[in-house]
Amino acid sequence: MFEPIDIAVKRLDHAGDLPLPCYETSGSAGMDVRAAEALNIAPGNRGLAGTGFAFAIPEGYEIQVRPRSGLALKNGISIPNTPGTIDSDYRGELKVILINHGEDDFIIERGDRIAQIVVAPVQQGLLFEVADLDETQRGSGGFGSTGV
Ligand SMILES: O=c1ccn([C@H]2C[C@H](O)[C@@H](COP(=O)(O)OP(=O)(O)OP(=O)(O)O)O2)c(=O)[nH]1
Ligand SMILES: [Mg+2]
Repeated sequence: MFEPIDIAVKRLDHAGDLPLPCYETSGSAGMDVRAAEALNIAPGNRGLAGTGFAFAIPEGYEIQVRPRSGLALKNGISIPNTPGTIDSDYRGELKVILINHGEDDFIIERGDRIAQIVVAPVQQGLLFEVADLDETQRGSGGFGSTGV
């Protein structure tokens, strides 16, 4: 049974006009997040946009920050570190790094939806060092080793 998890969110910006990030449709994978301040990103440049919110993600989960396809298609806007990783122990403002691959200045107004955040389970690994690894069919083949 599909059960959303509770995530505490703190409003850092007290003007009160920024809506909480939310799912735009009932089946959306990501909640859209908005810029808390205006920003202008020239072609070829990057910018850091605050969202005005901080989260306490439960242990065992992360938030991934992903681009919006509409902005990518219409304006050439992407996220260079996609998916951005928001750690469960991070209590600072969720910020979005944007890159303008388009031909025009990208003008962001406060309240514009700039990215989407996806809540995902995450497993930590426990490393144990060994002298030899088990053999597999692939071995060390990669980077196109199986052909096109
Ligand atoms: O798009 C992003 C990526 C990261 N963060 C915040 C939350 C995350 O938990 C923290 C650290 O991110 P990351 O581990 O990707 O960056 P780092 O360069 O390794 O920094 P640090 O040394 O602080 O871990 O920065 C954001 O707000 N937005
Ligand atoms: Mg890190």
